[in-house]
Amino acid sequence: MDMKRAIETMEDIRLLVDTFYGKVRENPLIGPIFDSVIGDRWPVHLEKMYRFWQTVLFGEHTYYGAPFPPHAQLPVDRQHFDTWLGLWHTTLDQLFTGEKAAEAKWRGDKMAAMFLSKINYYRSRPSTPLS
Ligand code: HEM
Repeated sequence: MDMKRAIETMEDIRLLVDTFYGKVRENPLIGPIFDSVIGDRWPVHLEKMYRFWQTVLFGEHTYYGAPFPPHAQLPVDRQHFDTWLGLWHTTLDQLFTGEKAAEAKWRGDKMAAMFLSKINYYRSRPSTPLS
């Protein structure tokens, strides 16, 4: 039986986020980077990410933050973002179908490209203040 369904409820968002970060933490390339920054604050990070994706996918504005700054100084480059995106797409394909699932992939792609270009920009100009 096909268990895939549309992303419709907060329960779906929590399943998506929990499954994704489960894969992230097991990944040898990016797992240790997340763990070294987040340490024992995983429950807080996951709660924040539920609100982030609720805001993006459902237009319910429960996330009030600045997504980029925590990434500015991370030791990451294209291969880390490619790994992140691979796990994001795999998780979505494993669990969900439909328009919101497609939108989640598209938003992940766009945010990863934007983060990578900002990281590279600041690396090339180390004295430029963050904005
Ligand atoms: C290799 C790629 C990535 C790494 C290693 C990474 C790592 C992290 C870490 C360690 C934090 C937590 C910072 C903290 O709480 O102290 C964080 C927060 C966050 N990440 Fe990422 N991330 C990556 C890619 C992405 C992408 C592509 C997105 C967008 C879809 C994203 C969205 C966010 C958001 C929204 C937060 C919360 C920011 C806030 O504090 O308000 N991340 N990330």
